[in-house]
Amino acid sequence: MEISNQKISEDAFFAERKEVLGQWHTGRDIDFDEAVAYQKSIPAEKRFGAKLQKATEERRTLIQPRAGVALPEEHKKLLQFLETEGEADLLPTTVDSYTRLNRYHEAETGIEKSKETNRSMLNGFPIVNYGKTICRDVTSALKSPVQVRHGTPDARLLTEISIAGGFTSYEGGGISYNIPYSKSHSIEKTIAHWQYADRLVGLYEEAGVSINREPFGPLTGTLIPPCISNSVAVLETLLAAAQGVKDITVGYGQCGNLIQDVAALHTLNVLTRDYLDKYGYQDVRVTTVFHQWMGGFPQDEAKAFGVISWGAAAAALAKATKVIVKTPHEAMGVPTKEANAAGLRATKQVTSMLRDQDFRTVPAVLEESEIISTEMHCILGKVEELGRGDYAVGTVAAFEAGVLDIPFAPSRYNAGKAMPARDNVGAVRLLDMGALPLSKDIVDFHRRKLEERAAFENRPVSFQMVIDDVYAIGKGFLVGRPR
Ligand SMILES: CC[C@H]1O[C@@H](n2cnc3c(N)ncnc32)[C@H](O)[C@@H]1O
Repeated sequence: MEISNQKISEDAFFAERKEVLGQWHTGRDIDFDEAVAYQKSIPAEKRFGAKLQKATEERRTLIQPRAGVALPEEHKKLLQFLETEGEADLLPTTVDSYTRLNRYHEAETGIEKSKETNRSMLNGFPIVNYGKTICRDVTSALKSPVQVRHGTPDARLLTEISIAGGFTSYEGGGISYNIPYSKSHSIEKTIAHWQYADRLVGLYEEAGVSINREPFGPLTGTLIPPCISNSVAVLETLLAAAQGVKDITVGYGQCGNLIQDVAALHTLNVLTRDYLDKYGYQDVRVTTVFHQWMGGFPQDEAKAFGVISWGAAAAALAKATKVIVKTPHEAMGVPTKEANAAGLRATKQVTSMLRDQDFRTVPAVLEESEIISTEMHCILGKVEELGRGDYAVGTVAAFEAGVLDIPFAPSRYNAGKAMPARDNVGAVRLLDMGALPLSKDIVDFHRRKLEERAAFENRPVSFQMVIDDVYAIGKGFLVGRPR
């Protein structure tokens, strides 16, 4: 299939829309003009992008959980609990795994089983099966803005129903919701699907309704070097802006070394702005999201709070616009509302205490920022070259060449050659570059940092370091030291 980073024409979009809205019966009562009018009835204080902008002006880091259960009344009560008892500034609706794979028949079964057992038999809220009316009933019952969070390679219908259902922010992208989430969705296909989603957002923007878009920053959430996740975020931002998206939150998943985490989020913010301006998108607003540790968590709840608080501190010191909060039940599965609220309050305590501290200009952070910025320019420059200026074409070619390569991703379209490991202070470095187009200086820097660790641990630089690092946090450490 031919893809390009061109804005989809209205004719082509509305022709495709007929097929999209026919994918499930709830698509049939989606009417664009009616949905625009409904979105316009949502007051500013409930609009996601507006609250993010206000936070930027007030130099606050907002807190947001993930949350989603099968039945509407329970989901509504859960979200109300999280904004009152949890003091959440922003709310989610995490979508269930069946919906993410367009398996709506199985989501239907999950809804029926949840009604029979009065327990949530789905790991999220099945937006497509419920349709716009039930979604509006949920979103209108809350005080805070609500965002749809999921992991859907083909999210076209989900986007339609989410926006018509009163959600004012939408997470995901054609790379970040494919490579880390699926084995065999082609990149061309998911980029095209997400161009549809972003074109729909662009049409709402053109009709006077702003919808915030958030590429999924953490990717596989396992030792992802900042230059890789940041480059993907910039690419998804450029692809979204080309379709008319005007409000974007770029994200990064905590790696654990404070200097590197602050530098990574700051560099992401700066370079996203630079690349948007370079291509004439000065009117696109940029905010940032820091994801608390996305890897394995300790079972012990007190230790889990330690990990949560460390993520809250890094987010606050990086001056992130918002932080996505984990819960003390992370190691067990879907959290109770009480555990979810506790993670939020612990986070709020730390972000409030650290509100007046800014680590972005700490000399060591500036040095690390320089390195990440250089790495990102190497990668993004190669993507541009491979696509001969077209970032959609370049992205597909970059994955084929291993120029974009996401560690531990299940997708068969991902080279899986780039291999990370922590250096002696826990910063994520590259043990194996794969085909990442990094300069010799950068390659030597990574090698040097890993040799420092090898000398300290009196063992050679090896894949065993990667294995030890993957299991370290669950065992209470950052660097996976040899036993
Ligand atoms: C991106 C994956 C993460 O999303 C979180 N998550 C997924 N589903 C739910 C859910 N239904 N409620 C709360 N948190 C959830 C959980 O932290 C998981 O590790």
